[in-house]
Amino acid sequence: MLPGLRIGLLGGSFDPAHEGHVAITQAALRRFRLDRVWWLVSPGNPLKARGPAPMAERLAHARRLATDPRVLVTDVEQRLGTRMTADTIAALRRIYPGVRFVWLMGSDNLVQFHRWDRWRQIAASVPIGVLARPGSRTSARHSIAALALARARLPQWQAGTLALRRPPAWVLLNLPMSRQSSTALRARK
Ligand SMILES: Nc1ncnc2c1ncn2[C@@H]1O[C@H](COP(=O)(O)OP(=O)(O)OP(=O)(O)O)[C@@H](O)[C@H]1O
Ligand SMILES: O=C(O)c1ccc[n+]([C@@H]2O[C@H](COP(=O)([O-])O)[C@@H](O)[C@H]2O)c1
Repeated sequence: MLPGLRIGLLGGSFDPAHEGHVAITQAALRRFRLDRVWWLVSPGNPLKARGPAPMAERLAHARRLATDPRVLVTDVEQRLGTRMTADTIAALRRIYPGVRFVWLMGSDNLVQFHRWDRWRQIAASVPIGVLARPGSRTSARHSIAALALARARLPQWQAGTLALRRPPAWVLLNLPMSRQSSTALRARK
């Protein structure tokens, strides 16, 4: 049923999920011409010292926000026992051969992408869609990973072909930016 589908993977702590996640998901579906987006609710970001709220709580809240039927909120990383994105992507590609996965992330994550475990392997295994986020759009463009992968960058007008590209391939997408963040929401509690 899934082969040939274009599926965006939005990994995150979702602690909690917010309208920024919804906005970038809608932009990714439309501009990258994706069929689905899976929100991969992470057991815990390997680079964050602070442990997140319980998985059940984060899943339930994310599901209340993700009302588009094309969006699936999943704890698949917990089920697979993977924590590093490189391992999650490798496992999903093994389980779903033929699916065209695209890794999605905000531009703040591109700034530190070179610190991720096996980041070059990630970039070599799936196309990457980067969504502009306030405060990091410019630094992302000049980040270590962006410079290292400069030749693989596609112009925005080719965003609709991203899922069909042989990796490495990536696009930095401009969109009406959202200031929402989980950090700000936690601070308001
Ligand atoms: N407002 C936003 N604009 C663009 N990208 C976003 C936005 N909010 C989250 N993202 C992206 O969504 C993914 C998951 O984000 P995450 O769940 O960590 O939320 P967050 O708001 O960044 O959390 P925190 O403030 O705790 O770091 C990341 O790739 C992040 O860059
Ligand atoms: O694999 C890594 O080394 C790695 C390092 C930092 C972040 N990630 C992933 O990036 C996604 C975004 O993380 P976060 O906490 O910013 O929402 C989430 O899926 C994390 O597991 C992955």
